Amino acid sequence: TSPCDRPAPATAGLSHDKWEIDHNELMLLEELGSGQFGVVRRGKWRGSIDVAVKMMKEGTMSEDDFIEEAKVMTKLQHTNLVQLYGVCSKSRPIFIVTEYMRYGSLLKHLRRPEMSLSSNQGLLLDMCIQVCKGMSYLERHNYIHRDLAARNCLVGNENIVKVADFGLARYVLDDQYTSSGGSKFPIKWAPPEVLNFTRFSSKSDVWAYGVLMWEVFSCGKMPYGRLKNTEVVERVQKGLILEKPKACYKEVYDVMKKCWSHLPENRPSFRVLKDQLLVISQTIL
Ligand SMILES: CS(=O)(=O)c1ccc(C(=O)Nc2cccc(-c3cn4ccnc4c(Nc4ccc(C(=O)N5CCOCC5)cc4)n3)c2)cc1
Repeated sequence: TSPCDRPAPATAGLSHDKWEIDHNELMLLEELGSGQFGVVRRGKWRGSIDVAVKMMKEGTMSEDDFIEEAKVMTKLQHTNLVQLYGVCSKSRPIFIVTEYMRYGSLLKHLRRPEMSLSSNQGLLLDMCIQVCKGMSYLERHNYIHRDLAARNCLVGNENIVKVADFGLARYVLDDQYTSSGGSKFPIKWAPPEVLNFTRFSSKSDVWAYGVLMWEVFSCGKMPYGRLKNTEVVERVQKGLILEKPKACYKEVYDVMKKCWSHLPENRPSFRVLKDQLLVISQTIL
């Protein structure tokens, strides 16, 4: 079917190719925090739609490339992906406007005291399965995240978990973040082929997903504790992997270990992972 007779996407009334948002239709509210690109604020769009607005600090992003890519990103739609509504690119700083997730990052959510008390395996596994569903959708669309981690997932009502900022890492200008030797490079979530050749793929996302599962079942602990990045690189090259978190079923840890197969081709796809995790959640929980 031609794009014109497809029903317009359910992204808050956006028509097919309207990724440009008029910033006069945005009302900026409280600050939510700041990340790689600067400050993020909650906002209201067209008076009623809750949004999160990333305000791109000058010089932090390769803007023209991103604006081009935003047209593709707005078409990626799944219940476990934070929806990109559009961009305000006619003025500077650029705004990136997404759906709003009211409970913030999964990492912060995992670190709440009540989380470790309950450490309810069923809830923890359900959060992992939701992330896996979002990543399986990206895998199906040949879209690589490049920075999957609990800090880049967000929590909404009823323990909904969504993957955020997929593909955004490609537009970061800070080479402390982009080069594998840089201080901000996410070494602890990177497989050998990324550490050695920065060779990203859906299978490098699967490695990162294994580390995210470890974060979830460790209630937000830092992987490899206080080890320095150089020490982690050494261990990963030698095939040393993260140990089983205390509150984690052996079957779940077995899935994590498959995500950390040294060779990317030996790691399961997100589609296979999703089926395996669903079986575990239906049998042992
Ligand atoms: C490296 S990368 O992948 O390119 C990349 C990844 C992430 C980022 C980035 O800016 N992340 C980032 C930073 C801050 C907030 C966001 C951020 C983005 N969002 C998108 C949808 N919803 C949110 C949201 N919601 C929040 C955040 C915090 C709270 C919270 O706990 N509060 C209590 C204290 O008062 C305030 C509310 C509540 C909701 N926060 C995203 C930038 C770049």
